[in-house]
Amino acid sequence: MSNRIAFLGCGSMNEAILGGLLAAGTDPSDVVATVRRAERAAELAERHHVMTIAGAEEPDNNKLATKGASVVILGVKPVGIADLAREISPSLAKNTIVMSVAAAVSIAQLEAALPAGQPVIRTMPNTPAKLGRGVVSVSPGTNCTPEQLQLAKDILAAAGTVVEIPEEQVDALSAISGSGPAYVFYLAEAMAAAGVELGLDPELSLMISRETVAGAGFMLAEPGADPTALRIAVTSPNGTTERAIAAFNDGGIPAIIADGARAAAARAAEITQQLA
Ligand SMILES: NC(=O)C1=CN([C@@H]2O[C@H](COP(=O)(O)OP(=O)(O)OC[C@H]3O[C@@H](n4cnc5c(N)ncnc54)[C@H](OP(=O)(O)O)[C@@H]3O)[C@@H](O)[C@H]2O)C=CC1
Ligand SMILES: O=C(O)[C@@H]1CCC=N1
Repeated sequence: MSNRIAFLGCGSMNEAILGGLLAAGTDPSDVVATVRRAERAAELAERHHVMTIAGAEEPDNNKLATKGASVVILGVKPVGIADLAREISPSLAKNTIVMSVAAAVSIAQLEAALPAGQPVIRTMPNTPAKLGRGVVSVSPGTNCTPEQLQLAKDILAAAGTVVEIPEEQVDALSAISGSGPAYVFYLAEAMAAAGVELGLDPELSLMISRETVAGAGFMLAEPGADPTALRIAVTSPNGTTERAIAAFNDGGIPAIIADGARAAAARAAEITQQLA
C-alpha cells in the first residue's frame, strides 16, 4: 500500500496536523486534503503544495482521496463524521487506518459507520500540532492491530507528544489539551486588555502579552519544567507578583478553570449523546 495520508476535511485542526507532518519531512506528494469550498482548497494547495480536492468542484472528492490511502484522518465537525465515514466506506481498503480527530464521536459510532473490521483510531489533537508541539491522544478501536496503532503513533509524533489513553478519558483530555490552547490565548487576550487599562498603548500591550505567554511557554517546554517552581521563581516575597497571585486566588481563578474544564468535558458527553 502507498504512504498516502488523506486529510478528509481540512480546517483548523487537520491543517495544523498536516503542517506538522510536512514540517517534519512528510513528502507533500504523499498528502491529499479535501474540503467543501474551492477557495479553501486553493488556499491549502498554495500554502502546503499538496493535492487538494474541493467538494464544490468534485462531489466524489472524499472517495477519490480515500482510494489508495494507507491512512485517512477525518477532520470535519463531529456532526458530519458518521456521514463522511459512510461516504468513504466503498473506497476504503481493508487495512486503511481510519483516524478521527473529532471531539465527542465515539469509537463505537465510528465503527458503526464503517465497514466491519475496519481499523479505527480515535485521536484528540490540539492546534500546536502545526509547530510539532501538539498533544495528540490515541485510543485504538476494536479492529486496530498493535502494528497499525504503532504506525499511527509514528505518523502523529510529527505533530507533537503522542499519548495512548483509554477512550473513557478522551473527554477529560480534550477539556485540558484539546481546548487548552484557547484557554492560553484567552489569558493572553485578558492580559493585553489589562495592560490597556493600566495605560499602555494597545499595540504594545498586545505585543508584550503575546511575547510573555510565548516566553513562559518556552520555559514550560524545557525538560522537567515544573509550573509551580517557575511561578515561585517570579514571585518575590512581599513583591508585586505575590499581590497579583493573591488577587487571582481571591477571585477563585483555579476553581473557575476547573469549572471551565468540567463544562468542556460535559459538553463533549452531551454531543456524544446527541449523535447517538
Ligand atoms: N479546532 C481545534 O482546535 C480542534 C478541533 N478538533 C476537532 O476537529 C474537527 C474539525 O474542527 P475544526 O478544524 O476546528 O473545524 P473547521 O470548521 O475549521 O474545519 C472543518 C473542515 O471540514 C471541511 N468539510 C466540511 N464538510 C466536509 C465534507 N463533507 N467533505 C470534505 N470536507 C468537509 C470544511 O471545508 P470548508 O473549509 O470548505 O468549509 C473545513 O475545511 C472537529 O470534529 C473538532 O471536534 C479536535 C481538537 C482540536
Ligand atoms: O471546541 C471544540 O469542540 C474542539 C474540540 C477540542 C477543541 N476544539
